[in-house]
Amino acid sequence: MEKNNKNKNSESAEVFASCSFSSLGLHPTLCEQLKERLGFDIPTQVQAQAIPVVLSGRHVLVNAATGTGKTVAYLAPVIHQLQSYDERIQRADGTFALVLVPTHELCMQVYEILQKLLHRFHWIVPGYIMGGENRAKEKARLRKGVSILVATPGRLLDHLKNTTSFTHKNLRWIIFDEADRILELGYGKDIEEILNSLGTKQHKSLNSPEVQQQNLLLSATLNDKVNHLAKISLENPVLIGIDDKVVQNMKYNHVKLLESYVDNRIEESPKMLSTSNEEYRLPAQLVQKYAKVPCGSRLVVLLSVLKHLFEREASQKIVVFFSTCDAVDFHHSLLSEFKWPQSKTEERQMFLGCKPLKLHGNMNHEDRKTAFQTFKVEKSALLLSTDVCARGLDFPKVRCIIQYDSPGDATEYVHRVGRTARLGEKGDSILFLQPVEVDYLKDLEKHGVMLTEYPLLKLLSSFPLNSLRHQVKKFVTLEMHPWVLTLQRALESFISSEPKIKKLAQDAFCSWVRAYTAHRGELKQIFMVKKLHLGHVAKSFALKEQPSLFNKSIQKKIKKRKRDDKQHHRVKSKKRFTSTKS
Ligand SMILES: Nc1ncnc2c1ncn2[C@@H]1O[C@H](COP(=O)(O)OP(=O)(O)OP(=O)(O)O)[C@@H](O)[C@H]1O
Repeated sequence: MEKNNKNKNSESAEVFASCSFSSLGLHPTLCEQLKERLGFDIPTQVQAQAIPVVLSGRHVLVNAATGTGKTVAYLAPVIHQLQSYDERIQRADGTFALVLVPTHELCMQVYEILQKLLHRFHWIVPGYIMGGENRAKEKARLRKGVSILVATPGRLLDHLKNTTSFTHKNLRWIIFDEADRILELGYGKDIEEILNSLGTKQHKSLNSPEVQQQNLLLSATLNDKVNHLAKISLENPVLIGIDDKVVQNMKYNHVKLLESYVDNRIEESPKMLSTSNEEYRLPAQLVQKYAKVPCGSRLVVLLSVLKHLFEREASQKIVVFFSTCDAVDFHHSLLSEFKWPQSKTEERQMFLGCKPLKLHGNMNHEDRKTAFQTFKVEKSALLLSTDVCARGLDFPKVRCIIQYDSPGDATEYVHRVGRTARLGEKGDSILFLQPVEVDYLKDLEKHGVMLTEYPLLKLLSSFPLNSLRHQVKKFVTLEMHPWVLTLQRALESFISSEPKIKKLAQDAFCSWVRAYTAHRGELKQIFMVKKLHLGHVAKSFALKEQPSLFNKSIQKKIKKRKRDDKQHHRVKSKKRFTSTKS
């Protein structure tokens, strides 16, 4: 117990600073709002570092672990400055601060925090614009005037081009939250257009003519995707969140480059941030595991892990990440309807004691909003999602993250697991890998991310097997475990009796294969299409037979990937042969 308290105290010490919000220079009313509306007594480390720098007017690049309080690190100083103008700002003055975010959900989240912080500063008006919302209503809001505007890039550009009443002549701050993700989603061109159209740098503020425009860029993972954006948007920035240890560790190129960057020599550095060896910062208390699962048993193991977690602790929140929207739809329907046990004598119940929620980009805007809000407030819930919820979303008390389908790269891994273990709280993560994919762990290690193996056999043997118990000793592999065989059979017979879910399974199968072929760069050598057994993949969607990949483009892609894999293999063997000879 004492040890637990000690651990908790040391985790809090790492997250929180030993100062107050008012000592950072924030207005007393704002400090009261932070406490009353958000329950924040003292600043986190990143807030303590960033707030004074943002108040000083410098451009800032913030790199801090997920869940360390970056949102308030930029919102609080901006609100402080706006409320301090001698002459109160008015709606007709238009937009002073612009927060750019990659997704709808993050847009809503930042807006909600803004609303709370602005409660006693009624003359500073918050607003948001994003894809999926009613354009006409947004136009009306912009016409009336929004002081701090949260926006997704596509919709912002749309209004910049088409809403003449959108006033931004007083714009003083541009903030890129989850900067690298904005670029990954392909908004690079939009951002350049936005920056051009807003006319950066030569800014004259309404109340204090000498004030320069100030831009802020934030993410838990900075890599070369941010390079260009930083170059075009930041001037002589202060860098926050690169610790001394990393700075001294000169073996990583990007640190040198970052230093030159801080020294305002951006133009001289051809490549400011390297991609391959960034060491990412993860919450220290996060327990990270991987589960090595043969392809055909993936579904059974996923369901078993979820059942185990919810039975161990009925009231908890879990997020499972999938690679495609179709996979989310299929697993959501399955988990909403699959009952257990299959025997006719026992009373059947839902397999999981918890109703699943789903969230992905193909859902309509309203359903997305509802799922997001519900998962936020529920005490016990399971969320099935694509990477749409990997970035920035702050769901309270998420206990475990399961990456059922591997993330694209280490950056995405870091953000996905970052939905748990926030602000010093406990959190677990489990990454599913097939035996042929375990080299992915080496890729994560390169970024300082270390995982240990999840004890799967122990877990599977903990389920009641009744008459089959005597067989447990005989099995040799996970696939032959009686629990796995029984549950797989039950799932397959359930799917074959439910045509609608079967169709979802078939669609999910095709999309999954397509997503597997889409791994890029070095990851292609880990997630090798030629090693996929499509019959086993079908089993992982509880399908007795492999659906035909009638989509020609998938077949073409698979063939091409197989050819590439072979060629790569040939080149490698040739190199090995030559180096053995020499
Ligand atoms: N000073 C504080 N005191 C208490 N709680 C705080 C404080 N600052 C932030 N929080 C809480 O910490 C959680 C994480 O904050 P936030 O979402 O801003 O983190 P983040 O660093 O932006 O994470 P991500 O990188 O995942 O986007 C939120 O629940 C927020 O309410």
